[in-house]
Order: sequence, then structure tokens, then C-alpha cells
Amino acid sequence: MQLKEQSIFNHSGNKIVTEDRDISIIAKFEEPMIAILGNVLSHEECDELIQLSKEHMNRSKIGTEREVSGIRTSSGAFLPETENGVDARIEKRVAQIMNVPANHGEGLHILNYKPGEEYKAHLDYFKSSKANHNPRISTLVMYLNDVEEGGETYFPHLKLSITPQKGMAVYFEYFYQDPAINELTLHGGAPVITGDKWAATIWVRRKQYR
Ligand SMILES: O=C(O)CCC(=O)C(=O)O
Ligand SMILES: [Fe+2]
Repeated sequence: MQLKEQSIFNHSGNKIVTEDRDISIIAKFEEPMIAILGNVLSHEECDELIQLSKEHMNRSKIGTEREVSGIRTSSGAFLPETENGVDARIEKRVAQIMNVPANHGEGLHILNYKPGEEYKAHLDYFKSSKANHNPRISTLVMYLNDVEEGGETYFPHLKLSITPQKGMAVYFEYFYQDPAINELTLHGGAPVITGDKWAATIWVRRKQYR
């Protein structure tokens, strides 16, 4: 039998006890490690992140992107960092879930999809040598609302899809020795059919990033 590669998601049992919240491990796919997590954010935190990102997007268009390539038709923005706001608290909790120090993360990236908008299948790591000195190693996508219809996060190679539910998240990682395992993390956000979708993504680097 082939030896399993090491994961940094080293949690056993059915929950992750963080400083301020118990996260439930609902399901795991072992290789590549993909974990469906419950109770990651309170409903109040979800609402607050949506509100903050709306204010930020209204105040200035700087930091908001809408990709012209058609890969991502949703709009997204990194939340500006605060000292002790909701974002700092969540990043601290996420660091304990992802088992990587908070300053390896790129910050909270908020995504909003309207009906018909999607994020086509992609890899979160960079194929070019540009970021080789400090590559992305893992991702957490947190759902900030329930989507009426559509908007699933899907992994086409694994035939796996996750329905967004407010406060839940999906974790995955892609730093394996075997590139074929990393490529299995190809994923996308399916088109939203009814309602809209809000999500917050954290991409984590191997070394300190901020
Ligand atoms: O919206 C989703 O379900 C996926 C988001 C995603 O892939 C990303 O932010 O990198
Ligand atoms: Fe992604």
C-alpha cells in the first residue's frame, strides 16, 4: 500500500476546540485533505463581514476586482485589516483551524455572487515560479449566507460538491509532494441560480506573508 502523505490538518475526533469556539468536523476526504466544517462563524459574524465588505466596496472601489477573463464573474475584495475587529478575531480562530500562524494568511477575501455569477474551476496555487519562494499551501472558504439555489463549491475531479450554509466552511490543502494529488483540488463556485452568495476566503502561505 502506498504511504499517505502528510497533512497539516492534524485534528482528530469530531471537533476542533479553538480559543473562542468549538468547530465541528462534519466530513473529511483524506487525500487531498478536504474537510467540511460546521459552526466556524456565528450568524452575527457572517452578517458583520457582509456589512463591512459592503461599506468597504461603497467607500472606495480600490481593492475590489471583477475579473475580465470570465473565470470569476463575482466581485471580491480583501477586507482592510483592523486591530481588534471581527476580522482579527476570525483570523485568529482560522489560524487554529488551519494549523498555520495567522500572519501566513493573505487576509479575509470577501466574495459576492449574484444570480448567474460563478467562479469557474481553478487551482488556488500558482503554477508559475512567481510565488515559489512563498507558495500558497491551503484554503478555507467560509459561507456567510444560505444560498437559495446554486452556488455550490465543487471539486470536479473528485465529483464532490458542497452546498453553502451560513457559518460553515470547506478546508483544503495542496502542498503535497505528488503534483497529481494537488491537482485534485481543482474547484469552483457553481453559478448562483436564485438568491445571492456571500463567502469569505482565506488563502494561506507556507511562510509569513504579512
Ligand atoms: O465561492 C466558492 O465556493 C469558491 C471560492 C474560491 O474558490 C476561492 O475563493 O478561491
Ligand atoms: Fe479557489
